[in-house]
Amino acid sequence: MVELAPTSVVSVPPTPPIGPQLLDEAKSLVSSTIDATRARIAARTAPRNAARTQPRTPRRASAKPMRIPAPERDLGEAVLEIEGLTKRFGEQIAVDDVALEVKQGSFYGIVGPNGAGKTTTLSMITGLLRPDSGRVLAHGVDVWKEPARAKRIIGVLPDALRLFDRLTGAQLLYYSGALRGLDNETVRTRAADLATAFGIEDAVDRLVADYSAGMTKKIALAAAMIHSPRLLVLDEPFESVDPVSAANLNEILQRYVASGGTVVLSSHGMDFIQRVCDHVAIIVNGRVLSAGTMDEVRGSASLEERFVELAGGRKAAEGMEWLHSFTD
Ligand SMILES: Nc1ncnc2c1ncn2[C@@H]1O[C@H](COP(=O)(O)OP(=O)(O)OP(=O)(O)O)[C@@H](O)[C@H]1O
Repeated sequence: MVELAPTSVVSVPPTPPIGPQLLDEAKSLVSSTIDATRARIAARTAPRNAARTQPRTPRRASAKPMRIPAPERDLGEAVLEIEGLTKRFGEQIAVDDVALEVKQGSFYGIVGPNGAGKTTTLSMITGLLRPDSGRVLAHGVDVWKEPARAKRIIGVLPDALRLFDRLTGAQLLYYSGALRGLDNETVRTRAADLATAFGIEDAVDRLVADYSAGMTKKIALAAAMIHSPRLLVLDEPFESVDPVSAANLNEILQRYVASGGTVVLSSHGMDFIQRVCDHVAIIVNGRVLSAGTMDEVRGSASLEERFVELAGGRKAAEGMEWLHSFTD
């Protein structure tokens, strides 16, 4: 876990950028946002509820992750260029000269063992943690030289979910949209769309502090997407999310990349990454040991086998006989 630097996105920084005036404005407008959200949800769910009284027709299995194969898509120019990225914490080199290139339309997975440097890398890519050296360009914009421009391009789901959790879900979405300069009507429309897409429409007027871990992840993802960024950088987006919601989220992300967006995400779910991502990088001890298309990286093995091989193999569970002695 890294210590995240202040940000003006959705994390709670040491000096929160939210001012009393903006908060008051958000609160005064949020009731109309919620009303509008409810009205849209009611309008959408009415036909669906009516349909539930009809005999069910077979539908596509929603829990099966889908992937639109990369070669069938038009992968564009490099939208994320990382050069020589390095970060030390005292003697510890967390990220060691990492270089990666991510092309537009990619669904790019970053995997690595615990402590490999994934979160540190993603935090430096998104302007949350200042690198010791190296450069990050997002759509040609230097993230550390032009942070305001870069943050319009990037949507971020940070690992440490430090949200304004004393806001309701609707308030948080409103705040995230307003912070990105969206007008009221656009925020209302998008908040309603996102709440429906993530299946949290019934929770938008509850405090985020009262959400479950999975719901918190969903509202944070919605907040990361509300300004329709060109690039989404998501640290473990599927963690704590139930399988059906994960399949829905995957579908949202697959459609997003199919229409020209780019996703970079980290995860420990090898099987899931292999099925949903078209590109992958394996990071071990802060270094990229393999990167490329999924097929290039895994070769004839599974991604998990390749990962275990590069990460140093499994440790034999020896010397733990005491655990089987049941001392009570
Ligand atoms: N703020 C910090 N201070 C000191 N060391 C840190 C800090 N943040 C991260 N580290 C160290 O940097 C290394 C990389 O950590 P990082 O959180 O990036 O790994 P990770 O790959 O995301 O791990 P995980 O899969 O467990 O989330 C680890 O050794 C970690 O202990």
